[in-house]
Amino acid sequence: MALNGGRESMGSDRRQIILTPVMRTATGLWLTWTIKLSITTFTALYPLRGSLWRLQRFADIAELYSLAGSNLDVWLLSVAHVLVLAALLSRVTSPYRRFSGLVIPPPYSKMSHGVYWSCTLFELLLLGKAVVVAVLGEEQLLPPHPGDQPASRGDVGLLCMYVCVIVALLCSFMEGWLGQRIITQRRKQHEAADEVSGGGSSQQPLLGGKGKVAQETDSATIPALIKLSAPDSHILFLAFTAGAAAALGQALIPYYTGKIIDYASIDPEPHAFRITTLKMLGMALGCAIFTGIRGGLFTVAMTRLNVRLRQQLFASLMAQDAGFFDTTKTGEITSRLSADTTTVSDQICLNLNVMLRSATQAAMVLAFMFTASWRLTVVTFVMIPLVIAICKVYGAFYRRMSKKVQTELAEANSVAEEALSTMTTVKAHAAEDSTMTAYAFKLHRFYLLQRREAIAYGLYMTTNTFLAAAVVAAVLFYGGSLVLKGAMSAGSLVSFMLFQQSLSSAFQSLGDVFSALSAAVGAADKVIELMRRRPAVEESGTLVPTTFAGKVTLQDVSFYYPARPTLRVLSGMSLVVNPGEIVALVGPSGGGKSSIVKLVERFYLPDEGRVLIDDRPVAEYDRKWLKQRVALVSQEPVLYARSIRRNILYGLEEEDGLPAAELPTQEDVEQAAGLANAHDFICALPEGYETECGEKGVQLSGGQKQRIAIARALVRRPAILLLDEATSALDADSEAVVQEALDRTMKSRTVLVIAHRLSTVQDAHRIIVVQHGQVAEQGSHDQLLEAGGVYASLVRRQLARGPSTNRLLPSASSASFTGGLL
Ligand SMILES: Nc1ncnc2c1ncn2[C@@H]1O[C@H](COP(=O)(O)OP(=O)(O)OP(=O)(O)O)[C@@H](O)[C@H]1O
Repeated sequence: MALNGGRESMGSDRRQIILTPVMRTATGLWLTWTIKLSITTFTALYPLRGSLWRLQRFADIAELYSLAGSNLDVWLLSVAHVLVLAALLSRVTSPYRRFSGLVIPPPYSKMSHGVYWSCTLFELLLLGKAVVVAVLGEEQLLPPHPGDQPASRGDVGLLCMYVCVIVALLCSFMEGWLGQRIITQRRKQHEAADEVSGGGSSQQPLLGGKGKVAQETDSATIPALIKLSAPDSHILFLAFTAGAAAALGQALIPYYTGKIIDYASIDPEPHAFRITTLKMLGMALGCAIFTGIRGGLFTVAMTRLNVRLRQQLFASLMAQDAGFFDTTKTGEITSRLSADTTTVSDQICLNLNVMLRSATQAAMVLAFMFTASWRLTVVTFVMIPLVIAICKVYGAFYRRMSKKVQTELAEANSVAEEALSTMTTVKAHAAEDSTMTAYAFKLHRFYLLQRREAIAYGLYMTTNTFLAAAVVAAVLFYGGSLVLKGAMSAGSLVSFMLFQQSLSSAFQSLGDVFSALSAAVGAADKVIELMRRRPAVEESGTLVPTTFAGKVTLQDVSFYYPARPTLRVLSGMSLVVNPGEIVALVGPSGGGKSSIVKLVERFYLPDEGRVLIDDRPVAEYDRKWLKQRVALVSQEPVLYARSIRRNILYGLEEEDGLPAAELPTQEDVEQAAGLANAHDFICALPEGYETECGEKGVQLSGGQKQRIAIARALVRRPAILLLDEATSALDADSEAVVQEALDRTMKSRTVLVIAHRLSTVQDAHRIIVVQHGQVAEQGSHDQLLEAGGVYASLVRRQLARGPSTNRLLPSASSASFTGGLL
């Protein structure tokens, strides 16, 4: 019963997740589609408005369609509308119906896809017709009946039709975009729903708790970028204003040029000539000043956005869980942080700058063009839908490619970084050649992708350039005929051509901006996705108790690492470490000892069971507060390139947000170093506590590093100390010194110690043997030897290995066991 209820609620949750945003987009899609249909219908019927009353008999309709030539468009439009109707029906019956189900089909069936493209084609033809009619100035729809006036739409009618067709086309593009958005949304939400429910056929129901990554759709990138730029809106506003002013000036300069030529030659007026020249000079100066202001402000905005992007991305990375870093390569992350953030901020600001300039220039020039000859302007626009369509297709392709290129580059970077950061290992294994081959292979893949991108760019440029020339030829042809008919002066045609050139250069740079912006948005997709990733281990709670005893409890804990979801590392593990108790975790390698420590540290969340500290779940504690009371010393201490003092104080400095009263003093640092057997060697160094440790602490020995790490743990005065093989990487002498420090520090705290060398833990209050993710046995050293189980065989094996472990010889009470061992 309960199971069924659970399933139902999971199903409805899943449906909820799939439906909500998709339905919103689908409503937009339908609205757009309805507007388009109404407008297209109106546009198709408009030419027939004076003739429809005549279509009273079937024969009249037949007569209307029987006229080839001039009524071809009516034919085409009729077919288009039948198809539109079919599309309407197919859409009513398929996608909407299926939005409500869990099965996610593609948004359009094959048939409705065909219908969609046919309609778009006919809409383009309709546009062509509108332009031809605009050029000819009149239209003959039906053979004139005796006494009929020839049907003509007139200028207003033509303009109305032209506007309608443009709106219909915009609706088409909008529709295509929304359709694509639905596909993306549904795919991503379906994936998210799968993660929430543990995935359809998943064998690991426990993974559900880890699927908390917020998947953002690509379409969320632009709003996210706008939001990120919002704090700079005042700078951007000023830059835009300066840019608009500069563009206005630039558009006026050709106007003044024409005037000056008029005043100097065709219609000489010396005074007006001088004044206009001065005006033009003033305009040029103003234009230059505004251009400078615009450029400077955009650069400032660009840098501010870059800094903000990096900070927010870094903050998001800092908040990620350990599982994220297990599965993501460092090179990839640093590539996002450096190359991608720079691409995003630089490209976006730079291209916004160019886009603003070109768009303003285009708008101004268009206004002049319409004033000069609106018919010629309409002809110029014949090809615009085609150019837009090419841009759209190319933009989508380019964006996909640029995302792949970024990924490939990040992978190449991570190969290089992995090798460079482990150079000694590479050299020790003479693996230079294979490393270079791996790097070359990644670079080759990057090159292949770039080559494809270059070919696409070449094709795009060819088409774009040809279209620009074709528009010029069409205008010259039509303008020339107008001049031949005496309907336009040669001078007006020349000035119109100059405007057109200016317009085409504006459109050209808009096209370039478009592709560059596509690349930037491709890079931004990844940055934003990373910035919005919600860690599986969420921020901590707020519990700050006044007393803290230091009890550690694991209750029936089962755990899988996110990077290896098929391997159960801990299964039903339960243990209690009482306050002040020293408990050693021992056992065969891979048994799960370090994983227990990682769960107590809350690097990961258990899939089942609970991890408690002082009988409260770890998640309830304030993270910073807890990290001052639970300290970890691991096998390989990590020191940073800063002074020894600052390394000991790591995480306890003013910048870490601690109240001044809680900041450790120099005395605390020295006391902790003393306890850790580090004070003497630190004082012997020329600069004492201010000695630099070097990158990753390279300037210190392994034993020294480990003692500083112990001091770092002790300066927190932790109630719980976690020691994960703290001495295993050291030589015998260092080990002895560090072990002595550890023995001293273990007193009066709860200690969970993992050790391979059993001699170091035989005095522990309790020894727990962990095997296959479970407690195999527990007790004191002597008790476990007596029991003769896993621990006894581990001891036997270590004794067999050498004399350094003969401290392990059992006490008098286990004399019989000694015989067995020797
Ligand atoms: N970050 C990780 N991602 C995936 N699997 C991991 C990760 N860390 C450890 N494991 C796997 O989990 C299992 C338990 O590892 P754990 O480090 O807890 O064992 P251990 O008992 O501490 O071993 P050792 O004594 O060798 O340190 C091993 O099989 C290991 O391969």
